[in-house]
Amino acid sequence: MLPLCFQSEMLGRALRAVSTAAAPGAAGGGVAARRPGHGGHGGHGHAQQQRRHRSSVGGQLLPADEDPPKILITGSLGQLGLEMARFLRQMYGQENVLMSDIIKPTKSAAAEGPYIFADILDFKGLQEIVVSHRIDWLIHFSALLSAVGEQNVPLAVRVNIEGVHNVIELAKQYKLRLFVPSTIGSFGPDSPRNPTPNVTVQRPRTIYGVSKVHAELLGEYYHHRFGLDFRCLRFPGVISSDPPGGGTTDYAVFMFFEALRTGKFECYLRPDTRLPMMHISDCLRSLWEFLTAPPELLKRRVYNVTAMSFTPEELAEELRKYVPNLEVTYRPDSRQLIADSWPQVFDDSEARADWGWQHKCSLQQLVETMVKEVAPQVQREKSTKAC
Ligand SMILES: NC(=O)C1=CN([C@@H]2O[C@H](COP(=O)(O)OP(=O)(O)OC[C@H]3O[C@@H](n4cnc5c(N)ncnc54)[C@H](O)[C@@H]3O)[C@@H](O)[C@H]2O)C=CC1
Ligand SMILES: CC(=O)[C@H](N)C(=O)O
Repeated sequence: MLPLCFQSEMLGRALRAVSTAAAPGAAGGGVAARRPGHGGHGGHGHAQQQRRHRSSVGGQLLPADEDPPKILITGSLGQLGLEMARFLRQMYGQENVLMSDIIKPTKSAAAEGPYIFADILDFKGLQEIVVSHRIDWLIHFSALLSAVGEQNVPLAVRVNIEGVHNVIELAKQYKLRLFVPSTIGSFGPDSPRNPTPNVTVQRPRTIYGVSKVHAELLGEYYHHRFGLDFRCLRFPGVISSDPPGGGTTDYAVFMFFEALRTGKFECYLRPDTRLPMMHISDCLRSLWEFLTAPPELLKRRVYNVTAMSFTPEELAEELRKYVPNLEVTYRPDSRQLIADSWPQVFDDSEARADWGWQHKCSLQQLVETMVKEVAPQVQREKSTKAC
């Protein structure tokens, strides 16, 4: 679940969206919901659009006469997908956000709104979904992350590379707006690590990174060659109280659970391994603000975004404010090699300058929020065991 402060912020935004859209003559922002790829800002000058965009801190609201977009999320039962669906359902309505994955949803996830089986490797199946559900926007989350990708390279090639071929071709055929996340993992040991700028050398050493560079380049190519409305953010490690899917940055989630369960945590990275990170609330908001940003503001189709950088040692120190006796030991494994090739500090100044990206959650707030969310989960586990 998202923190309460964030839920009420989203609710407030959704209500503002409704009231702006309902106001007679309201100057709603231009989500080209039914015609992705079109700006939807006819008659307004660039500077005026920019001012309006900035004053709404990114995300654009729907004008009264536009239907909400129909959105398909692939791989939506992973760490980011269900929270993204909740976020977008608050904005655009439960029925307009279709979750999909190849795994069976829990009863509670299925109860939250429409869910459908979709294998990213089945192009015809995807075509059928897009046509029958009249999809406008596609958010493509299916992937094998950095650590699990190294455990099964052939599968990672299929899901991360063939899967991207399928969604890009699908988006071209049906003129969908397409969001594909990339990652700090798209950089490698030859890239500058502190800071890592938006455009620099990218020679990643994991199949995950290679597949993400491939997605970035293919998406940019389809944008320039065919006008595809391709949008891609490179995320840092995302921290939430949902289980992560097998990445290198996952330690930062595990530390909260183990600290609150046992007061002890064995970390698979060295104490001084600095990596860029962000709370899921910032991740979801960046995605939405970028997805709805007027195309005129986008000088490129792939942007770095981040909120902070920290080491395991620094995270543990902050967490000791809540778990004073927390003991962290360090036993680096193969994930250390991956982390050592990734950015330490991510330069997202281009996203901040072009479409107004601003993070809100600091390390202190992230730790406070995570403790508030994880503590009741751990408490429930303990009482279930006691029964
Ligand atoms: N979580 C993070 O820290 C970051 C995530 N990202 C990107 O965001 C996206 C979502 O990440 P997470 O939710 O963390 O990943 P996750 O590993 O938690 O979820 C991925 C989902 O893809 C699904 N999937 C696997 N094979 C599939 C197939 N053949 N067809 C359809 N779905 C399939 C899985 O069942 C799973 O639910 C990924 O593309 C990832 O690269 C980028 C940077 C950071
Ligand atoms: C940063 C990512 O892309 C992901 N969390 C991973 O560690 O693989």
